Amino acid sequence: MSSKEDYERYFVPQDYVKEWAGLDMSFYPDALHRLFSTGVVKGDTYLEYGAGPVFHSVAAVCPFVKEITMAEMVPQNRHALTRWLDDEKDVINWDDYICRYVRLDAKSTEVTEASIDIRKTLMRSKVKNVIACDAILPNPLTPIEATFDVVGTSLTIECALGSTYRERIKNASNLVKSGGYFIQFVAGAPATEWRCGNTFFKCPEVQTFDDCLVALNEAGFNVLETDCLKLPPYEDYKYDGKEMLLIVCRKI
Ligand SMILES: C[S@@+](CC[C@H](N)C(=O)[O-])C[C@H]1O[C@@H](n2cnc3c(N)ncnc32)[C@H](O)[C@@H]1O
Repeated sequence: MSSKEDYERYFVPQDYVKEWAGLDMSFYPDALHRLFSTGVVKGDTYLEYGAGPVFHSVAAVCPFVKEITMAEMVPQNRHALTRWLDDEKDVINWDDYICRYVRLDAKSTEVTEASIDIRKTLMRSKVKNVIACDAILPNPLTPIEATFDVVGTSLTIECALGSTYRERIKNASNLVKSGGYFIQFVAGAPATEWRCGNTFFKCPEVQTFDDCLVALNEAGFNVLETDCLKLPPYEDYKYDGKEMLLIVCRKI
């Protein structure tokens, strides 16, 4: 399973969030929050590229940028995103993450319901667009032409089937303004598959840290910093990787 059709048919947003977007997976949004709040990364426009049905990165970055675009291939994920933005009933709940970043920004352990509501309003006002994307296209946002000051992407480029990892990194580079930033959280070797509900999705190509660095270099990025999340073996066998990598780059 890894084609566009497989994702459209078998990717269930609620299952994914339950299994993969709890606070125990805060490494990527925490990194975004640290990078923006310390000024390592800055910009007015932010793209969450391959957002899935997930809002943790938006909760983290929204105070630091003017406009956010969320791009996602799968229609049911875009639907979950727009339903949350429209404040509809029975949507996926992001309060734990919102609380986490409100607390960090306020430098206080006290978080009131009012401050959570203020953050939700901010998130909703900063997200200007939820659009489709396909990582195998030279312009992944086709037919929209756009570049961004900062592009963040988590566990997406390595999941796409249909071209090489290096080509997909070049495609992603086309979305970043010259002098802009690219922050990638990526499944490292030897990951080959991960589970969502009862379905196993493949990572079509396994890449080591060095493979990632070569691809980023070739695509015109300077690497600013890297980090690594070591994972325990999952007893329920939901993922066969041992680590996830964070790579922060600036486009030349
Ligand atoms: C593991 S989920 C990651 C979701 C989210 N970014 C996160 O970190 O939780 C994999 C994502 O890859 C996306 N994906 C798979 N093939 C793709 C492709 N060809 N182009 C763009 N996105 C793709 C799926 O739609 C899905 O959102």
